Amino acid sequence: MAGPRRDTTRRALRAQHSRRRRPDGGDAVEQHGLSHRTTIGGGWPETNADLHRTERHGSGVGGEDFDFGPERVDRGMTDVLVVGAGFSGLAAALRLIRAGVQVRVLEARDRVGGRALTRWLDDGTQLDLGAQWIGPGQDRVYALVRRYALETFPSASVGAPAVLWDGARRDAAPDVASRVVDLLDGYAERLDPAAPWTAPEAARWDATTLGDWLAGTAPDPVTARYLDRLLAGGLLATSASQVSVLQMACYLRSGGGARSLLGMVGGAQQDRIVGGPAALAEAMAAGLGPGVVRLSTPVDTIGQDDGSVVVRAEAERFEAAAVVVAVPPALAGRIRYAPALPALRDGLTQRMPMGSALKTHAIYPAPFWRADGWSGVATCSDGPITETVDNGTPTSARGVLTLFSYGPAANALRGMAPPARTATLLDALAAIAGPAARQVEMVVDHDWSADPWTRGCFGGALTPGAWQEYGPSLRAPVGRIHWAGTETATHWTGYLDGAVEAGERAAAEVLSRLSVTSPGYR
Ligand SMILES: Cc1cc2nc3c(=O)[nH]c(=O)nc-3n(C[C@H](O)[C@H](O)[C@H](O)COP(=O)(O)OP(=O)(O)OC[C@H]3O[C@@H](n4cnc5c(N)ncnc54)[C@H](O)[C@@H]3O)c2cc1C
Repeated sequence: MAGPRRDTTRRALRAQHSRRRRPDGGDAVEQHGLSHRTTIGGGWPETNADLHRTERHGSGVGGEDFDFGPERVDRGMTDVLVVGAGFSGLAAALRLIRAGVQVRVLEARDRVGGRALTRWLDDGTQLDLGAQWIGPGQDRVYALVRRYALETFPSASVGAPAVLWDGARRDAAPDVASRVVDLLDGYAERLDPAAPWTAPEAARWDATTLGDWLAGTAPDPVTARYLDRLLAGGLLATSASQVSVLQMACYLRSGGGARSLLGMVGGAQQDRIVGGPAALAEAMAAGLGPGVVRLSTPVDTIGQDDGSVVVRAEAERFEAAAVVVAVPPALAGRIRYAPALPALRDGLTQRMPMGSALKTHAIYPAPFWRADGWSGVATCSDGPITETVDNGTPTSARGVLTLFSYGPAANALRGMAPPARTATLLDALAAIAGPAARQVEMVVDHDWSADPWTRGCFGGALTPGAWQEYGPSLRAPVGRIHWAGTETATHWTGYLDGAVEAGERAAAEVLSRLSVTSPGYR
């Protein structure tokens, strides 16, 4: 099975890349008026600061006060506005347009895809700087891949994984670590993913940090530290002191349990998309039709009255019957609302910070580690790197090791000048992969925490105690404002699939609203 599948993938990759190539050495996709530069011509930047220069950032929230007066929505114009052209906003818009609704998507960046961002090296090596994997159970994303005739390829997996446990390299973590994780999975199974605060133990679990729970449950400090980094780090990009047991259990529940979430083959890291998730986002945007997505339109104010919503983006003004806000709660809280949001909804946006991860690609002329029988997959109980993966693609001879750093480790790296950061990461990598790890060709990252339209990654997680008090406000519409974004999903929250679920759910809410206010609505 693997051989033919990889051949097909290779052909598809070649086709994609030749379609993208432009005579000026850069590569672009032109679709329905969307022009999104997807490759940097003339060599690669070494630092995220250089990479950032390829993106246009909007000017941030703010703008003049406004009144939205007595106007009513013009039925010949937009019916529904969507804020954000990430997977969630695009999925909402697709669903609404299929139902015959006039939609306009307002996107702050000069590209679609949000936390999905793909770049290519000069030889066509695909680097997914944001989201990259999909896996079994993520049926919505696989369906979109099929719908837009894209293809997937299996994540590189040649050889055996490694664990750096308290400084020593071994084949696997001790069995006891799995038993501790099984306990958490057991908690997760007792939760209703749509209302986790209703579980009998919810108050206790929400009042206990995962860090305290691990300290009292894991048999030794190394196991506690390892699981802190693997679970709070690898899944939520934070540390166990920052999230509750309930938040962790919710996340496990939504992704089908720890094995599903952490696994490669058979798990959430199984497959990648040819062209990256960014190619899928571009296809979805093209599927909306011309003129639907307005790029470089950062929404700063949303007002509503009994008849309509009025959305302002810098000097522009848009009016509709409803708005879907498809941005992470932490960013939704930076938009101004008139009238102001209810206290609990605003409180939620203050209690769902984005995680902090650094995803660094170390590029080599060849995947030297495969000859040693190492798969490139490692997890570490200590140090600046928590996880590594082989991120090579079937069509590229280059070797790519992708390094993940989370929470405090990511923040410490972020505070270093790029050369010191690279040296620190490569020293840590050499402890796993040997001295050849230092012979890197280039290092590429993108600091999502410094990116004004994301402000952290992988996503938002509620602080301890917040599920109990603020959880019910996560999805509840506020008048004509409906909330999407992966953080509001009940399944695969934090993932592309969750983003699609959330967008479709918000669209369904809006359709139900429109059929109530306009009975003859298609
Ligand atoms: C490094 C990294 C690795 C990841 N790995 C994976 C993975 O392997 N698999 C997986 O499934 N998921 C992964 N994720 C998570 C995945 O990317 C997200 O769950 C998903 O992309 C979220 O989609 P969304 O539409 O909800 O939000 P976003 O993608 O954040 O989209 C929100 C959009 O709203 C725009 N916006 C924000 N504020 C405004 C405003 N005021 N006005 C107008 N527009 C605005 C933003 O520019 C953005 O385009 C990863 C994320 C990161 C960052």
